[in-house]
Amino acid sequence: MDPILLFYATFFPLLSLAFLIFYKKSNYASNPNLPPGRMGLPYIGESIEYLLTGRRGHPEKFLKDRMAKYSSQVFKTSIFGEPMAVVCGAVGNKFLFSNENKLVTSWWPDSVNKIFPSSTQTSSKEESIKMRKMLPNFLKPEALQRYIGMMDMIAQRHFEASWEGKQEITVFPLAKRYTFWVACKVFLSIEDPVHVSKFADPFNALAAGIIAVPIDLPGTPFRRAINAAETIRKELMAIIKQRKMDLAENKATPNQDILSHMLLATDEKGQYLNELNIADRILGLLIGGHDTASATVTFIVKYLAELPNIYNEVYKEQMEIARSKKEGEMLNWEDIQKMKYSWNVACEVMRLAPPLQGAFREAITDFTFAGFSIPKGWKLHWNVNSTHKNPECFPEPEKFEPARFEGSGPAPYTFVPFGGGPRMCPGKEYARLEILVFMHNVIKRFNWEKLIPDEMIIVDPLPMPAKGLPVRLLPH
Ligand code: HEM
Repeated sequence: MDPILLFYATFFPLLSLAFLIFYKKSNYASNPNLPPGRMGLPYIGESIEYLLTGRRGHPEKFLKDRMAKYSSQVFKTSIFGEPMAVVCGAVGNKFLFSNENKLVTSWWPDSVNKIFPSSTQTSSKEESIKMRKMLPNFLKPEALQRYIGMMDMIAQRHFEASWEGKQEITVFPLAKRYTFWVACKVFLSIEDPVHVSKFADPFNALAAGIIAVPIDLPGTPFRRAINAAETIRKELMAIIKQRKMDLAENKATPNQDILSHMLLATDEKGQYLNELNIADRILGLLIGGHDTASATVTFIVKYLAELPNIYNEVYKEQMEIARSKKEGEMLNWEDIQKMKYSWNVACEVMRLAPPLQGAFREAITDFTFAGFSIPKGWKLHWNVNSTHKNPECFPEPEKFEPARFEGSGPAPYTFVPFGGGPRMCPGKEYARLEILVFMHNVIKRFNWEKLIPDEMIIVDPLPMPAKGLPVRLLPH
């Protein structure tokens, strides 16, 4: 054997083994009561298994295997280069959601932090906290009611432009176009489709780089995402400056969109919010709200194609609302309240195909959970599938059953597509409105059938049908 080859063949496995033993020892020696589990290879940990099971269409497999092997309450792993405790079940969800800023705080992988440098870097920390506290005010149901007609108007224009007159369409890219158009209108009063699609380009680069390998070199998806975020931030700052002038000259109105609302809002000391913070928050909302809601409406179309009985019930509910409207009258808050069955269907879709798999926290102090030690600095992960697909929380979990959401609905902390506690998704109500407006508009116009009967679902990082869900449209 070539001596150099021999050197590499023996040296590398030995070095890796030594590193692995040292790594494991140092972890266990300092704290023997860590949760059961496997830390995987140094640095890489179990990231590959975590990401690959999703690509193979089984995002819950990583979790299920380890819950069965180690513990149904908590297990340890290492993902994104960090030691991590994965807390499971309703008890785990409740524990993390109720200990925000007491035992844990929000944490995102490095790639996310680098693309979205927190507001602490662009403005003061206090400003950022102030904005986070005020965000729910801009997105609460009372504030959003006035935007339902706007969402309906955009939905109608979207269906006229992209669905009507076509025999076959691919749902996912169109769903993205719809949610982005709605966001541009409701947040920024941008409604011209040409402007909207120009603005959408950097968002596509951004989405492609968020969970990419964080290598910041020219030409990498990660670098492209950083540049895209910078481009969008600049454009948002220009929009904000122009809006301030328009408001001062009464060319814009205080209630016309969320941007005006934010610019005119004051804190308890009567101070206005910082412009950079507003730009960052709008960027966060555009990102947070865009792909999640489009994944949901795509899966609604998928399940309605597969389940004609459910389709018929949604159709009945929506047509009753449609028939009660005068010619040209837009949807309003009362109509949304009548869409109870449709929302149960949307919830069942989010239970089975949750847009986000969960989120992360960091331990801000040493503590114990389920009898195991979680050291300060460790990361924690809660994952929707530990309850959504658990027969103890949802009997026959694979069955599509909207009735689960009737009455008082699922047990607390079991249905968590939006998270829970103080960090629960602030866009939940906004998402509910745009999803229901979409359901109303699509079912009023069409029936449909899938063109690929067994299209695979991938999770990258959001779930989506591998080919984007092509369907044949069948007008009523
Ligand atoms: C079906 C649609 C959606 C789902 C399933 C969803 C789910 C989630 C989840 C699971 C989190 C993380 C919570 C945690 O850290 O524990 C989150 C955070 C967030 N979401 Fe949503 N979301 C959706 C739509 C939206 C929309 C439409 C917006 C904006 C209008 C939005 C804005 C945000 C923001 C800004 C955060 C970060 C909050 C923070 O860090 O405090 N989301 N969302």
